[in-house]
Amino acid sequence: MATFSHENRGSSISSERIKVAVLGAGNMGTALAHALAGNGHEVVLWDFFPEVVEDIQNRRENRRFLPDVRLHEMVRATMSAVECVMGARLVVVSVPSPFVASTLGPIMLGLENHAVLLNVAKGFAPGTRHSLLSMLERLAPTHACVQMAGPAIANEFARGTPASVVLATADELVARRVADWLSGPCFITETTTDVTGASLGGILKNVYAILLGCLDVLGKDSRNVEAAALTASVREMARIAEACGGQALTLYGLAGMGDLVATGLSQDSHNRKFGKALASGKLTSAIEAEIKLLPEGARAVAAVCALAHEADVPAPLAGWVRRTVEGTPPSWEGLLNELRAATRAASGTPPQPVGDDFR
Ligand SMILES: NC(=O)C1=CN([C@@H]2O[C@H](COP(=O)(O)OP(=O)(O)OC[C@H]3O[C@@H](n4cnc5c(N)ncnc54)[C@H](O)[C@@H]3O)[C@@H](O)[C@H]2O)C=CC1
Ligand SMILES: O=C(CO)COP(=O)(O)O
Repeated sequence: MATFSHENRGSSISSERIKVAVLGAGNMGTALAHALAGNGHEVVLWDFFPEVVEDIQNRRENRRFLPDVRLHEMVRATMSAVECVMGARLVVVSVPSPFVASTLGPIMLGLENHAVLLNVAKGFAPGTRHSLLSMLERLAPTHACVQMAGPAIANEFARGTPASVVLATADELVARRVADWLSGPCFITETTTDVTGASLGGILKNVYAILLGCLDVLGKDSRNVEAAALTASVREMARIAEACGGQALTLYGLAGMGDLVATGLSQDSHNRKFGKALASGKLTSAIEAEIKLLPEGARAVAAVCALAHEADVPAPLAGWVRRTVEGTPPSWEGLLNELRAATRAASGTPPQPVGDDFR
């Protein structure tokens, strides 16, 4: 059984200065680049959209994905992904899950031999029920791959309030090295070897953040119901993760509960905003036409329900989110019914691991 370890590194900045490549100058990638440059690292950002790269280079700002933040002078942007990763000790993968494979494919030969890959995207490998980290490991078999989990709303830590994040990988020493590079004013770090639990925490919380967004619109401004929904969501998450071979403790920590609190309650969260739009009467297709890219939770919910079903874990709340995403109009009474079912399920026997459906 893997062990779970904590290490609170306060705000001391890593003494080692490295070159960091960040693939994806979206909201998260840009904020991370800014934070890592603040730690003294040389950071090169790549983005799919040339106008985003130009904006960063010419104005020191990313008006599309992280407006109103003047980027650190040690952040440079490039349109060449190969140039971005050249000489980098740490390569941060920060594009949404559908683009991870197409972004990494062309740069594999340009990676430094000892480069560590840090995935911050929180989704399944597209079309599968496997983690993005396992996909990264297949794409880059000779490189150490690490998953970041935990509550890290980009708009917040980009402005200097710290985020507590979890670095998950089987090799504790690698996790500690990455934690050291990240530790500073913007990040408080923990490490864990429970890669399954941490990866699933990041995927699952998005689904339940959609529910909390719906609740914000459907609810009667009730903290009692909100607390009950949050708690029932975390229990459902823990049971699913445990059935897939993760540790419940991980889900009750930063990677699960912590991230659900931040995502489910933050006005900045893509998933919560999506839930609010659904509960306001919009269909998924209409929201997608507006925002172009659905949040990770909308893409993951069907696979989450399938995982739970196969593991024989009751997941009434995830089921409700799935039906809502698929077009059933969400209602307060319907949500309360599933909350009752989830509360009953939480007093049942804990599930047994079912094998390697998720890894
Ligand atoms: N925004 C946040 O606070 C956090 C986000 N994350 C995760 O980070 C990942 C990225 O999220 P955000 O930065 O928020 O997304 P975003 O919506 O702000 O940015 C979208 C990104 O996708 C890229 N993109 C769009 N089309 C593309 C294509 N065809 N090929 C390659 N790249 C393309 C864009 O260039 C941009 O970098 C997601 O998996 C999310 O769950 C994780 C922690 C916090
Ligand atoms: O993962 C996040 C914070 O930890 C951000 O979630 P959203 O994709 O909902 O914005």
